[in-house]
Amino acid sequence: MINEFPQTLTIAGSDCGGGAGMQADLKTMQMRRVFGATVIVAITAQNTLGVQKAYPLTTEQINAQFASIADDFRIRACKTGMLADIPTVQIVAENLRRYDFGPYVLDPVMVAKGGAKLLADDAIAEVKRDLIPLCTLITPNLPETEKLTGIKVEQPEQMKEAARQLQSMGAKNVLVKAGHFNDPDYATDYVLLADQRDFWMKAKRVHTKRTHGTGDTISSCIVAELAKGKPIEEAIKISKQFVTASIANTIQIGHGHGPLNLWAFGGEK
Ligand SMILES: Nc1ncnc2c1ncn2[C@@H]1O[C@H](COP(=O)(O)OP(=O)(O)O)[C@@H](O)[C@H]1O
Ligand SMILES: Cc1ncc(COP(=O)(O)OP(=O)(O)O)c(N)n1
Repeated sequence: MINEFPQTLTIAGSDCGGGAGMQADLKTMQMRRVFGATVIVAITAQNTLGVQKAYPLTTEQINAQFASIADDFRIRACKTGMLADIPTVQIVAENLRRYDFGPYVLDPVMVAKGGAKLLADDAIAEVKRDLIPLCTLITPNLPETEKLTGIKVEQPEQMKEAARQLQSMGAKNVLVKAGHFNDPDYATDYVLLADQRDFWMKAKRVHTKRTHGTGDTISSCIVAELAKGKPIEEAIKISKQFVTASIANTIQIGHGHGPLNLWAFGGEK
């Protein structure tokens, strides 16, 4: 039904501290004026100082959530975030093949800023084999790009090379994020679209340690824009502006890598 309010889905881990994971996704979706639903695949006990505990949910618990969402909602776009381990990646892939949730943004979350592993090393092969071919857009940061492609990224040219490789692995569109890039002045992401057009997105680097949830924020904003019918290029560009404003206008929460200010950019624009 064309007039239905845009509905989105995040398939992710819970961050009880509210700065990353499904909490960051839902808050971003709310700011971008779409309805957000969740399939929670793991519960983490974490705060701005790090991840203290992580508990994956069972495949039965994950399946039940997918069925409830699919039975009642018309999801127009979805994303995955933290996927914990091999059984979780497999059950999520199975459900993404079973149900049509529209364009799928794969944020291949591997390690939290504090260093905690959010994806088991042996699950990376599963992400490559089962999830990359399903996704509309993949949004790796630099360490994730290196793990997925085996390419050491130290120069902008290697971001391009890695993006091409991710496309050859089955990702339709690629956004290589540069938060971890060794440039003191700018955070310049690279985008390679399905039709082979490409572009750089340059923003002033903000010198702050309050960057908890940056990856979740940009990927869930893209999901929200896609659900509203924006073309992928526009969805990505709006989301870069959204995350940049959220990093630049800090709020003081916690004692470590604090969360972003998701009010900074404003809502629907
Ligand atoms: N200090 C910063 N200043 C400005 N933009 C940043 C900063 N850190 C990250 N970004 C931007 O935030 C987005 C998320 O990137 P990144 O931090 O690399 O992801 P992740 O959280 O997955 O590690 C990207 O658009 C990146 O360029
Ligand atoms: C439950 C959960 N999911 C994802 C992350 C990582 O989020 P990200 O946006 O990459 O931000 P950082 O943690 O790297 O700051 C997480 N921490 N927890």
